[in-house]
Amino acid sequence: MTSPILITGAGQRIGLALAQHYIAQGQAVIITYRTRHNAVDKLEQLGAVCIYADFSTDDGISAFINTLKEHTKSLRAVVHNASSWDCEANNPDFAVLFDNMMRIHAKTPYLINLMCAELLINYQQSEKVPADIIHLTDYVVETGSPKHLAYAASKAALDNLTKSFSAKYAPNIKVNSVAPSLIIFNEHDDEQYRAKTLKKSLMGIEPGCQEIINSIDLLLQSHYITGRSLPVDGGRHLK
Ligand SMILES: NC(=O)C1=CN([C@@H]2O[C@H](COP(=O)(O)OP(=O)(O)OC[C@H]3O[C@@H](n4cnc5c(N)ncnc54)[C@H](OP(=O)(O)O)[C@@H]3O)[C@@H](O)[C@H]2O)C=CC1
Ligand SMILES: Nc1nc2c(c(=O)[nH]1)N=C([C@H](O)[C@@H](O)CO)CN2
Repeated sequence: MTSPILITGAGQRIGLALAQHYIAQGQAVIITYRTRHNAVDKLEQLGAVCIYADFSTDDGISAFINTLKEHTKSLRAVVHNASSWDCEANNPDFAVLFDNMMRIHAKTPYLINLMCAELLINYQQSEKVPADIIHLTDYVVETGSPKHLAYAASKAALDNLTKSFSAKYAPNIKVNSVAPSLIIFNEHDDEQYRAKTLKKSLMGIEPGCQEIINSIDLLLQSHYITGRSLPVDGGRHLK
């Protein structure tokens, strides 16, 4: 098997679209899932290696890393996509929320990047081009978020890890962030929220997963971009 791309949290939405895109290109793919959505069965039928992973505990992170290493000795790229968009209004225990946000958005990528670097370096030494780590962060890294304080802080921590890991792993591995604002709504989003959110960017659209696919393809095709954050936000910063 050629060196696979690992995509975390790819049982639905953006991660699923990424997995489907790379499988369609003939690229080997390993995904993690927590909930066994029907889409995971379909990815497996298409040849993806689908590994159960619950990153809500340190043991769950370690168990995944050990299982990953049983499946492959090299990785073309790691896309840290798994995420929980949780907020203070839904969590009276702020300490638990903060720990959960930091664990999924910062600790999980941190540990996987440190414990799996050898797999990425094996790809680089074999192909003589850099491997890639890509962090899915968020536009709110720039601004903070009064309704998602712990979420925004944890994504800012992930953004900072991009800088640190790019310096640590260059030139063998490039490390970049993709920082989206609205890409796709959630099914439960009502019309009022959708209308309000669309007005937050200059482009005023729900762009869909292809925007993230295009951004990640750009970073994977580059041999030079590293330590950077690619904003995919429809000009929200100028509204
Ligand atoms: N959608 C958007 O408009 C935007 C997305 N982003 C970022 O882009 C990325 C993809 O977004 P989107 O597709 O909406 O993501 P989702 O909210 O759909 O979450 C992606 C996956 O993460 C998994 N996950 C959550 N918590 C854990 C955990 N503790 N252990 C293992 N897996 C977990 C979920 O698993 P399960 O299926 O079991 O719930 C889910 O399938 C995220 O990093 C997000 O923050 C940023 C800005 C806007
Ligand atoms: N894990 C997730 N993170 C985020 C989501 C999401 O659905 N899952 N959605 C957003 C919003 O689209 C926001 O960017 C615009 O209101 C942010 N992060």
